[in-house]
Amino acid sequence: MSMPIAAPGQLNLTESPSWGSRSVDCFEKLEQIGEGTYGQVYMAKEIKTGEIVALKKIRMDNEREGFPITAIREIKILKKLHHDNVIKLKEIVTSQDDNKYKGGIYMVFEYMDHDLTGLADRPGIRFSVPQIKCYMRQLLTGLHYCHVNQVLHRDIKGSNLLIDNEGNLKLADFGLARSFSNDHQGNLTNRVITLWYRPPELLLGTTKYGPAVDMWSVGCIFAELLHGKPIFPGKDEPEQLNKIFELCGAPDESNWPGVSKNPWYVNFKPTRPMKRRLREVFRHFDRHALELLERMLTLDPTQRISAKDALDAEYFWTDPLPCDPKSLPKYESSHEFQTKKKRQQQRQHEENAKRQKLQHPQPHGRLPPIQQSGSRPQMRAGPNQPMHGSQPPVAAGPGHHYGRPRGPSGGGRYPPSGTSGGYNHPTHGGQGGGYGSGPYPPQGRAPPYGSSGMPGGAPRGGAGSGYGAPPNYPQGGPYGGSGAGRGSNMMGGNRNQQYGGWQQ
Ligand SMILES: Nc1ncnc2c1ncn2[C@@H]1O[C@H](COP(=O)(O)OP(=O)(O)OP(=O)(O)O)[C@@H](O)[C@H]1O
Repeated sequence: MSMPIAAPGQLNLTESPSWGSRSVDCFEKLEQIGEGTYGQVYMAKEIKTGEIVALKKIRMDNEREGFPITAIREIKILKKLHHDNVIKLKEIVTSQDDNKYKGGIYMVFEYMDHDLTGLADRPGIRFSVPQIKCYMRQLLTGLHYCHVNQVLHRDIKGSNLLIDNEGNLKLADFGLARSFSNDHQGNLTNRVITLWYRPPELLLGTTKYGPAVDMWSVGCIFAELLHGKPIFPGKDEPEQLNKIFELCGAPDESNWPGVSKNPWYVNFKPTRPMKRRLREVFRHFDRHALELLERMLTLDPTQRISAKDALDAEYFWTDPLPCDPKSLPKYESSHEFQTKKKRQQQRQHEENAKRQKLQHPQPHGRLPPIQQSGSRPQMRAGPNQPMHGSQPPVAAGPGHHYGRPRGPSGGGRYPPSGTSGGYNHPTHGGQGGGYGSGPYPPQGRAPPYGSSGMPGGAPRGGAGSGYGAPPNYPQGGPYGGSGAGRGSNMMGGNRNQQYGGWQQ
């Protein structure tokens, strides 16, 4: 497989002279398809050519900080990546009328019909095994290309994997991505990657990491595709680690040499033995799938499989083989934002109907059975359950001014957590999830800059609280007070099901 590397100087050669100089008026906005932490995403039509594109508006709420650093990073990185499995940034356009001082800035992307979350969440969708293999192979190919080009994505999740009606899958949303160098592992922030997809080394506070962090997220997505729902739906970092340890076993010096050097290991070291149960829990998975999953969800990042090796795994070379993307069924466009909106409307409708029924009881006659929202048809291959939209609490970086709070609203979406435990937690031993007052951290995405990413660093901006530091934590310690993150989503998973199954 040829894996072109973008030469540093090559970038401007292909750049059209009009980059950044055209007005957004060259496009007609058709409908909103996404609500990113950094602004809305619209489906739009280029008036001159009729070409359909996606316009991502860069939020410029904060006048003090100027142009968002994450947008600068995303643009810079996307300009050097050119691959079939990486979203193509076509140009930047501006508008004058948004703000009389700064104007609006939009990124113009090739349009993709779906994101994986939105697609998986469609009623009636059921992915076949060759289809899952096909998506996984494209995901790994795109990621391998990023890693070869020394780019870490750092936010791999379903809603950032875009799929078109030709069956192509492309990595998108490089807002948290950054360059790394193999020989110099610098201090990077550990507050990246949406919580449910975040690897144990980041949760244990490391600031020296590499491509293996993305591979953990890929493992979570792979398992989710096969299992039918998210496998680690933690509601805060301690609970997230607990869920990981319950399935993957507790880390120690024998299975993860050097683990005890992780900054927060002492705080989260399990006090009871926890065996690896992955093989047992997912024993119904295909043998080769399970083998690959084992290697992706390896606790020790140095032993975790790379994207390149994963592509060579038996799983992709045994029957049924991955299908040709072009042979995949075409679906009506589905983005997580829209499916979520539809679900909300449906829920609202059901509630209204219920209320009306209570107000006007009908003593006689039997009503037809009410269509419950949970009775949607099966989706996905194998043992999958129907999946419903869900949102992991998010994370990433210290709070930031322009990350508009969003995401799950209010409490009660998660069942009470009684399963966490075994932590050597200063005050909350055995009660994972009991941090702070609110069930969620606020949902603003914060960029991985400033404060050098260290937990003790002063977070910029004010998205704090949510899981404030327990009394015994040193100020600025793990998960204290710097709640943050980016609101986002993933492939479905019914809240009511998420503790079912193997996580007894
Ligand atoms: N090129 C595109 N084509 C079609 N839809 C897109 C495209 N880019 C983004 N979207 C839709 O918009 C959503 C949000 O986009 P994106 O993830 O880039 O924004 P963000 O501000 O970084 O969001 P988040 O905080 O959720 O990660 C995506 O999940 C997807 O559904």
